[in-house]
Amino acid sequence: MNASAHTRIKFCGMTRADDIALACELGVDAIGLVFAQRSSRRLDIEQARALRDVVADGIDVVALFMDNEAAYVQRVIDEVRPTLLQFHGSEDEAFSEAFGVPYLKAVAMGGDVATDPLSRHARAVALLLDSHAAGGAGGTGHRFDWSRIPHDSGRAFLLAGGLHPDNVFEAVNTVHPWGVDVSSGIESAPGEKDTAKMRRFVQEVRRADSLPR
Ligand SMILES: O=C(O)c1ccccc1N[C@@H]1O[C@H](COP(=O)(O)O)[C@@H](O)[C@H]1O
Repeated sequence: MNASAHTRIKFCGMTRADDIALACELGVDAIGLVFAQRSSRRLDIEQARALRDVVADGIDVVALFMDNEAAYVQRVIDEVRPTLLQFHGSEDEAFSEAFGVPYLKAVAMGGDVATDPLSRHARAVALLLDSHAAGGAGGTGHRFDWSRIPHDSGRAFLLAGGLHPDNVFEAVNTVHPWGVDVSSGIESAPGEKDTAKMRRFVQEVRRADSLPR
């Protein structure tokens, strides 16, 4: 008999302490704090430090960047102490690895997709497949065509883009990702997470995990 799956869950774009406390209670694996310039969920370092202190031990704190300057990334590392970095822009492998902190790399699955989208950033902990086109930002609430995900790449990936409580069961059951990442699908307004949606999202992932594979 197969041991039941554990799909990792990352709640991204967290801006409120109460939302983070509930996410930890619900047993998510990672909390995302956004430092991308163009995001409505962007935090300054002081806000992020305060929120970081709410995250329970053992849950990853992910600092999300999108073409931020190296000096700024380093400041966030020093002051916020993320356990993972997430690069959502045009950061190359040399840039992403230079900080010595494990990282996730976003891959654009909207627009023209490279023939082998999962082949780069071999040392990333996982790739994050999101629905934006190359050069675009994430957190859009749109999903991409999951049939574009190459089979048998051997890479761990997080599925992102347009996930919400009503489609995440189907997503996990169809794609079998290493993890799922959600921002707008559990919100009532940008950055403001919705208690009921957070709860139901986790329940639906665990329901999919309980099915035989
Ligand atoms: O969340 C943002 O504001 C953001 C800004 C810039 C780059 C990435 C961003 N978020 C990431 O996008 C995915 C998908 O978001 P959604 O669930 O479709 O709203 C999200 O999980 C973040 O990792």
